[in-house]
Amino acid sequence: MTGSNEGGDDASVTIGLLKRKMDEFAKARDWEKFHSPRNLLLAMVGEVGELSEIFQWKGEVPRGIPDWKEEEKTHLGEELSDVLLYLVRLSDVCGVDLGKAALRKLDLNALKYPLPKGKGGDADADAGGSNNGEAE
Ligand SMILES: Nc1ccn([C@H]2C[C@H](O)[C@@H](COP(=O)(O)OP(=O)(O)OP(=O)(O)O)O2)c(=O)n1
Repeated sequence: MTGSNEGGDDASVTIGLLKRKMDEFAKARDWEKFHSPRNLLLAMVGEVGELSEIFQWKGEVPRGIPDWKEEEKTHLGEELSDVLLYLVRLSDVCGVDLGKAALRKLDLNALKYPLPKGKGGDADADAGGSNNGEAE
């Protein structure tokens, strides 16, 4: 693919950049009226369905998906991106700072699932702290 969006990597592509680009995309097409929270949620769920179809009937797939063809990996990247872009846009139109919310949620997760004994977490000082990552 060629165009103005080449060359990004995980470090340079921020949530803020994706948010701005989705906003420009919608404004340029006068599509803001369609980008309501409910429409965006449904669009995102639709894309999650398309993402699921890629894995449907394949059985368990090893990490790194070594046996997939290049075009299958490209398709996977497209569907993952659709989900991400709608999620970023949904957060934006709901006035949620997604980066901030995600960092806060990571902190909450770490409190809920303390490190097991011997891994350097507070659980080392707390004999009953480890649950091996199982939800309670
Ligand atoms: N009203 C819309 C329609 C599309 N998009 C953007 C966000 C998604 O990244 C992508 C989704 O486009 P399509 O609905 O055409 O879905 P696909 O790209 O998955 O195409 P298809 O469903 O034909 O596989 O385009 C958007 O922001 N707002």
